[in-house]
Amino acid sequence: MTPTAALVPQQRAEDGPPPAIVFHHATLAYGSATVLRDVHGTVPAGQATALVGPNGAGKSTLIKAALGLVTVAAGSVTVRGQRPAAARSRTAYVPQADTLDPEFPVTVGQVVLMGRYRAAGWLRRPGKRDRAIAADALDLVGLADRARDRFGTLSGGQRQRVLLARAIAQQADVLLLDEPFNGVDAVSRDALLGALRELLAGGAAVLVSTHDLSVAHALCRQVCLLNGRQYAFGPPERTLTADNLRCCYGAHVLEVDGSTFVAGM
Ligand SMILES: Nc1ncnc2c1ncn2[C@@H]1O[C@H](COP(=O)(O)OP(=O)(O)OP(=O)(O)O)[C@@H](O)[C@H]1O
Repeated sequence: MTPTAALVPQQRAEDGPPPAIVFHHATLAYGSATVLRDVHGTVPAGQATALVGPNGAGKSTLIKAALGLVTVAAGSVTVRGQRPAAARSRTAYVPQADTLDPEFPVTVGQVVLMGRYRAAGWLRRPGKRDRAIAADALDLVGLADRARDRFGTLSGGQRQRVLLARAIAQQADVLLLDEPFNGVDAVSRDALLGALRELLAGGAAVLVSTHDLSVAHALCRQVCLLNGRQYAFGPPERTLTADNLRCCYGAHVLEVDGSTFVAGM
């Protein structure tokens, strides 16, 4: 066995395309403080994986690990077979919309065009092709008609769609989304789901944190259930069981008419 093969879970030919992200018994820390232990699983190309867990569980930390922004204290994290920091040109990150100042004087179109800066080169003005790619991305999230509006005049859900469009404009093949469905209205939720499904059909790998179990069921082939450590990693029907959720969330799990809900989420 080669040293590299020893680092990653082995893939069988019938498992489909090689994984975009591999967490191999990864333990993550901020300085000397370990916050997440022993995450083990893969995010394949063309599939979405949900990160589910209570507040402070380590969902954002795992996303940051895939960006190479957190110390991997044990095990490994690889993106497209590389260290995450080396794979950043293949990776697009979608933060929560409320992390951006809505008062910042920038139009919707300008925000999406920022997704082209890395490809165009930071010192070059984006060209016609960059503008066309950004326009297509905005169209994919259903906001083509808002390009000239100021970003801050949009609703929270619309701003979240704009940030997804910015990531789409990067043409990355790995998308990392931090709670994009939080506080989002039904129209924007459907628009986000629709755009993500198109990206998945095009072969993108998606890692998305969410408190909304229905999103995990609707979009994701896999769920990583976590709270300081991994509780389960696999298909939603096997991971989001009442027993697993009760273990992971403690007492906050309700069962109503055969459906499982996490109270307060
Ligand atoms: N920069 C940091 N330095 C030290 N500890 C941190 C840092 N960022 C997060 N933590 C800690 O790491 C743990 C996991 O936090 P993280 O933000 O990853 O959780 P989360 O599941 O995304 O939570 P939420 O759902 O509330 O966003 C928490 O205990 C948090 O306090």
